[in-house]
Amino acid sequence: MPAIETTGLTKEYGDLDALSGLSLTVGEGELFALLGPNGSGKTTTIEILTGQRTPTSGTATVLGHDPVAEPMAVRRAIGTLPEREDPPSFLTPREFLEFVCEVRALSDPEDHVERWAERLSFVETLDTLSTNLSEGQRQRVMLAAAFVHEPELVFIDEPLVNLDPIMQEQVKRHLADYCAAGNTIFLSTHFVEVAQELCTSVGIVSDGRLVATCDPREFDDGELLDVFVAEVDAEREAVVG
Ligand SMILES: Nc1ncnc2c1ncn2[C@@H]1O[C@H](COP(=O)(O)OP(=O)(O)OP(=O)(O)O)[C@@H](O)[C@H]1O
Repeated sequence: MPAIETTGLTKEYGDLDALSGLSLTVGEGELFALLGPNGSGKTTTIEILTGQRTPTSGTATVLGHDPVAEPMAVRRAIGTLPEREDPPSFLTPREFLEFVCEVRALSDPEDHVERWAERLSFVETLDTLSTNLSEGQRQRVMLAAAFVHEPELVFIDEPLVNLDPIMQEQVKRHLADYCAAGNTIFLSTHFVEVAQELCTSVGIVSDGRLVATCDPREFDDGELLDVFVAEVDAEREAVVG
């Protein structure tokens, strides 16, 4: 069974078609990137798959659950890191992550928090009020919150945006190791080099349609960018023409 399967997903926001019949399959153990330009429907797709938003039509299955009919089952089974989300400013990372552990019904929250703070290099800021953390430091805490219960599927919207190059490398390694252990990651990005370097499978989305899928490991450096630009241009010409 694939980790994720969608068929003909559409989403209308008033007159705007954010998704126009998106069908995709993500196999277990894949590090999958939904790669698309700004406004192509990546966040909308993640919000539907994580049970936060209802599609206008079409179907989806996430770890065997329907995110429309069983949103709680999906949210319990997965981890998710939305774009631009911070820990509460008035809590420390330790307090926030212990709270997340409680929501996830984990025993020994202190151990989980210490382990993830070590893995993502924020032990020294565990007891700093989040309002006093930098953007990149807050993002590491949010990454820990998405992974702390070690779910078999994690969604991440733009995973590397606020991280410095050293931290980016560390997070890339973490994501690759997490999938190598048999888990699945679905990330969205408009950075072609992230998809090319990191992922085992890429879906290119343009104007709410999946226009190509590929294994980026089959491409030389820079080739995925050429494919991306060609596919997005072709789709836009088809819509205009
Ligand atoms: N809540 C909303 N109400 C109305 N329109 C929306 C809403 N959310 C998204 N949209 C519109 O739907 C389209 C797709 O947006 P979405 O955020 O899914 O794209 P995206 O690929 O994630 O973009 P980005 O890379 O810029 O984050 C855009 O035109 C956006 O303006």
